[in-house]
Amino acid sequence: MPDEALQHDEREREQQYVSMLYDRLDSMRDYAATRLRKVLLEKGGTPQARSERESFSLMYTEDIAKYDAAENGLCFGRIDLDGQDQDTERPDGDARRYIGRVGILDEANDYETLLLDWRAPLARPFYLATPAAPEGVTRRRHIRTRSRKVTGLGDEYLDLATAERSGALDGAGGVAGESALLTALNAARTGHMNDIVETIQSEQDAIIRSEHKSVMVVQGGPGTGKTAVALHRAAYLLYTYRQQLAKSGVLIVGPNDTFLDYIGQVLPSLGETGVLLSTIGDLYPGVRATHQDSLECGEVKGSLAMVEVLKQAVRDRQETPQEPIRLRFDSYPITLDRKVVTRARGRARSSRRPHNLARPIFVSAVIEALADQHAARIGSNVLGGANLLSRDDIADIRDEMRGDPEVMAAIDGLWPQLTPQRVLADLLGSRKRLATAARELTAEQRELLHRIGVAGFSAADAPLLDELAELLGVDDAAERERADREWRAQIADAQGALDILTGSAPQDLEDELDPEILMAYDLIDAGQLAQRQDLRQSQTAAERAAADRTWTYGHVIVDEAQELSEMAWRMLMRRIPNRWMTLVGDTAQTGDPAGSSSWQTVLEPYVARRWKLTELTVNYRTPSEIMEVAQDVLARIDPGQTVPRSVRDSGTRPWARRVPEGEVAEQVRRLVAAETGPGLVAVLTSESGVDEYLDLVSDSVSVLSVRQAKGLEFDSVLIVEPGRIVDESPRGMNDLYVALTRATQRLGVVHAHPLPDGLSKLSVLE
Ligand SMILES: Nc1ncnc2c1ncn2[C@@H]1O[C@H](COP(=O)(O)OP(=O)(O)OP(=O)(O)O)[C@@H](O)[C@H]1O
Repeated sequence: MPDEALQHDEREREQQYVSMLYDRLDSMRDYAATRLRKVLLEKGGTPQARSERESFSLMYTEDIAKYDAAENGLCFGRIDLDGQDQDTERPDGDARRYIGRVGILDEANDYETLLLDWRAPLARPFYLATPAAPEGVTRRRHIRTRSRKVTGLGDEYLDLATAERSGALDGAGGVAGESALLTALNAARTGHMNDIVETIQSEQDAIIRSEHKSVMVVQGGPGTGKTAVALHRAAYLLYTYRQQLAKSGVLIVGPNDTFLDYIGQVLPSLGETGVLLSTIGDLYPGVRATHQDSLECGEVKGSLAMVEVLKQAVRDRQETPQEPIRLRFDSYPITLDRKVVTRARGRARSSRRPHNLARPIFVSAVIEALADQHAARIGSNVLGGANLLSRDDIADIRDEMRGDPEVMAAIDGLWPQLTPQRVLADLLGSRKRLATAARELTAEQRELLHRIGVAGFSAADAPLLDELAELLGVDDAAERERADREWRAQIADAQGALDILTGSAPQDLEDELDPEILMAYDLIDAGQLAQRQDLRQSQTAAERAAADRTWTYGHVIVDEAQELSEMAWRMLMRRIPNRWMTLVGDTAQTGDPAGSSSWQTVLEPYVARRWKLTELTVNYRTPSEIMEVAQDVLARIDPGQTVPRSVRDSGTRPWARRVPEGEVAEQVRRLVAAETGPGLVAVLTSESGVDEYLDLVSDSVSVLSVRQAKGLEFDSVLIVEPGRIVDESPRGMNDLYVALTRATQRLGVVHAHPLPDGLSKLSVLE
């Protein structure tokens, strides 16, 4: 049979299998939808029944989302195995496994696997097998589909005998796999990141499935798939450690909202909902970053020196009066003087509790001193000099003083109950407070911190608020009392349910006591039952975590981790005491002056040297012609580093065009208008240049500063006045490096001012 006919038959066979998988997917979706409808229609019942319904409805909703997300490219691969490692033995003697976006089992046939979830251990050879280490795989097949139709097959033979048998010895090996990758890489960009489950490469797979249980740093140049790997690792971990992570959740931190939006679609398509995506600026619950600091101000706020500044700012709120405070209590004068307050403050401070939690100690000590003062006075006035007041009398006086608004207002003024927001706003808004709290900073740094007429907070403030929350402590007595009350009510409900259960048992069973019911009663006491209900809340772990500052996650992933300041690291580490983290980044791309250029320096205080470095070395985004230019810029950032190897060439040289000063804007407009192909265009400028081009923004054109473009990619990139980008920041060369490496196809530079160093390899256009 001619080759084409063979191909056609083979494709037909795969089509039948793929259609069967889609039928199963439809049934799974229908089943979940029917169950969900039923659950939603049910009403009333015990609190336990309600809570069970909520968790079922969440489960079915998640299932439906997972099946919907698997619709495109449900099954994308197949591996054929040699005789020793047979999994799905076929009548024709082959053993094969199909790989896809979700797992599908054959319920009618002993739960045999019809489709393997890409994260399952048995799917791993699909990503790892090479001719040198075939792992039992004889053939790897990429199955391309569109709208449930098989549109193409790509075979890679990993052993000679199978290749020969299939009549494919003409160099097909290796090429098909690569072509699946190249097809993915050459596709026009859509503005949202796609998953890479079909073409994960082996160095990436090793990171995604790494069993390392402490901090793992993934260092890699631009376009090496760090973000992709981080997201797939989140999906893999949630799949493999579902029990553990579904409760605690996974936190993914990204550099800005545009970026989170860009990657936000990838996770649902990987089928995961237990993940919270956040920027550092939004990690402090209840506060969103609405204000942007200058780079210099952000640098001061991000530095470790702020720990002492904030400690001092809180101490400064624990005041002693300059002059004695004269009050009246029960129509007698009492005096709150420096000595009383200093002693009370000493007692409260030596408790080493956070400010708000030490406050009751301060209050008690002051009240004690004032009550003694008052007792002595009424003792001498009313009782003729003899101190005849009993302990109970003095206790009564203390209680009354605690209820006296004048006394309590005076105490509040000296040791107020404080929120982080208030302390920070007061500190940043007052030169006087800054002068005392930030003595260790220079006058220039203090001036950078000082703000006038600014409401709201910046991204760099979030770690400061978090630090303050630690220093202040939350006086949650009222909240605890409320939770206690709820807990008791839940126990009462649960007890009621158990009473009905045991009360009905003897009647139902007449004289015969069912040992199972007795066991249920023995094993589940009301407390445990209530606790179980408590866990079945309708919110996902991610939703609950987002609202809770003290939440500790099961795993934390940080993208563009090089950008985090020292203060941001402190905030993040509080959320992950087990230190199971994946940090991806590139120290050559650090743009924030508060960011870091050394992983060891960042991690030393938290895990000493107990962290693992892994590297990604292949660039899947940027063509080699652009990376040649970027190499020269990288050499100026760090002469010891080389750019990652590009997986493809574009055939087009990046260029620069110099125009007179007044013509830059017009030139940019003309070039953007000339971009007619599919895909995305980005105009990248200095921070101050963005406004000039905002009118160009459309579905396919973005206008961004380099900071905003971090982590993103576009088919075509136009950099405007790179000299300005470099001059604008102390890490300007890093910013230029980031800007150069955003394009998947074409790069051009328009400028009136001289080009910065390192761009001599650009072709000069007249
Ligand atoms: N194995 C792969 N198969 C297909 N596409 C891939 C693969 N690995 C990476 N890519 C693609 O390469 C591009 C760059 O990946 P990604 O954004 O994750 O890189 P990065 O290392 O985070 O880059 P940067 O540091 O510049 O932000 C993306 O379009 C991604 O989908």
